[in-house]
Amino acid sequence: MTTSKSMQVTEHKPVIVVKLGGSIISKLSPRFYKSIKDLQKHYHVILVHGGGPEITATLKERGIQSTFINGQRKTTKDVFNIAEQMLKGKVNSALVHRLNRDGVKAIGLCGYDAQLLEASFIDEESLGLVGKIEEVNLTLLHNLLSLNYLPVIAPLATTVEGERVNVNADLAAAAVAQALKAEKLVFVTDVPGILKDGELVSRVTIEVIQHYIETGVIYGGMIPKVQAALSVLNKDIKEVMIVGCRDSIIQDGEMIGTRMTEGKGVQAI
Ligand SMILES: Nc1ncnc2c1ncn2[C@@H]1O[C@H](COP(=O)(O)OP(=O)(O)O)[C@@H](O)[C@H]1O
Ligand SMILES: CC(=O)N[C@@H](CCC(=O)OP(=O)(O)O)C(=O)O
Repeated sequence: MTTSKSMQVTEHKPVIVVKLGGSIISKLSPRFYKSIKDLQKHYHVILVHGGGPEITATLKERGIQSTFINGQRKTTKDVFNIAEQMLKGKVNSALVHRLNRDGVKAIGLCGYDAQLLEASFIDEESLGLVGKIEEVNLTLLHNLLSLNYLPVIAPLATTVEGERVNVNADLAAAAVAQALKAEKLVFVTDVPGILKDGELVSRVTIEVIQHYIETGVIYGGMIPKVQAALSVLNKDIKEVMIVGCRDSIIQDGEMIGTRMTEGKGVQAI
């Protein structure tokens, strides 16, 4: 279970954690960034980003093999070096630069800055340098949020022994949201939400998600997203959303996509 180094509560605004998928980052419009700035009027906003496609493309260019096991990239030392270059060096700094251009006080971090994210190995033998977040440095995040900074977090972490590890960005976002007791966790990706028979499922409960995984409706990159949702929904977070917006994250006053909530019932609503 994720623990936290400080339980200090941030000032009045609730927290929203927005995870930007590597599949969508290059397609986001100026209006999207503007909407993140608007979101800051009502929420303390934290961005956690991926960069899977950038990592895969660079590994391919360099002729380095890359495989996934249950949605997690098997990470050798060579793979880690590319993941770090892409996540921290390229994607994180581009996002921070883009947000700062719009007047957002974005600050780029990865899990080893000020011991932000501490992880344990998931299974070193089969996955290599891949971690699961165990602890989040809340003091740092609370301090940044209280100064109106917007933390932009790359999903890299260190183990207690000081080893650097690669972390699935969906699961990193969920761990940060859970530790901060965020009001909302939102995954921005390249599909409008969870699709079933080509149609958007606008609302699902935990039971329905499990049924969708078992029956193969949900597969591939959608699996870590819904697993991340499942890992937080029974705790303090009441709602997780998957949205596919490239423009404003809020459309007509709300987020459009799949809303995942606790609760029972086999039918998607
Ligand atoms: N039921 C589903 N509905 C929508 N997308 C799904 C579903 N099952 C699997 N997917 C896949 O999940 C992908 C999103 O995950 P991923 O590619 O990892 O995105 P990101 O980079 O945003 O994390 C979609 O593009 C789609 O191919
Ligand atoms: C361990 C693991 O799988 N790490 C991911 C980190 C990036 C990521 O999750 O990016 P997306 O959100 O774009 O998929 C990877 O190496 O691809």
